[in-house]
Amino acid sequence: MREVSARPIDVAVGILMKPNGDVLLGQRPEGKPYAGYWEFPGGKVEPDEAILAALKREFVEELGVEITEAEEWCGVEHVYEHAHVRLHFFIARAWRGEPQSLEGQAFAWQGTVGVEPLLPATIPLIRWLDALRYGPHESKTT
Ligand SMILES: Nc1nc2c([nH]c(=O)n2[C@H]2C[C@H](O)[C@@H](COP(=O)(O)OP(=O)(O)OP(=O)(O)O)O2)c(=O)[nH]1
Repeated sequence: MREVSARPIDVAVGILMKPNGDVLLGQRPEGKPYAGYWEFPGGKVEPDEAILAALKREFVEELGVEITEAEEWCGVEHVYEHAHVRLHFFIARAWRGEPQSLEGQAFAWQGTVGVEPLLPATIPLIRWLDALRYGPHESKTT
């Protein structure tokens, strides 16, 4: 197996959530690892950049959206064949602007998430997100 860095790369990820609970997902563009897979928008934190600042920057660059309120929700670490990542997920309930596909990516507002395939590290989040949005009818495991 090829060695990837032992030190994880920080990634800021945002879940835009409408008052009805719908969340925004995007499809990874051609040329990136896991092209065609669905993810929550975001990207790598640059050196000396705060995670929240990276989140806001990525949303402006990718979607033309200015996040005005975001709370850190959870962290997930995952080792891919291309990288070892530490994902910082934020829930954003307030923003300015309508999402636009500035990098040519597809995106979709989803209630129950039905787009596939999802990035492997994001799959477990969907159940936690459903418990958050629709109540703890299904038990939340950690
Ligand atoms: N944005 C995002 N990235 C995720 C999620 N789940 C997950 O495993 N990742 C991983 C995939 C990538 O290895 C990493 C994000 O890096 P990226 O390559 O998309 O970031 P970037 O836009 O800054 O990339 P770059 O082209 O500028 O290098 O995090 C997710 O839900 N959203």
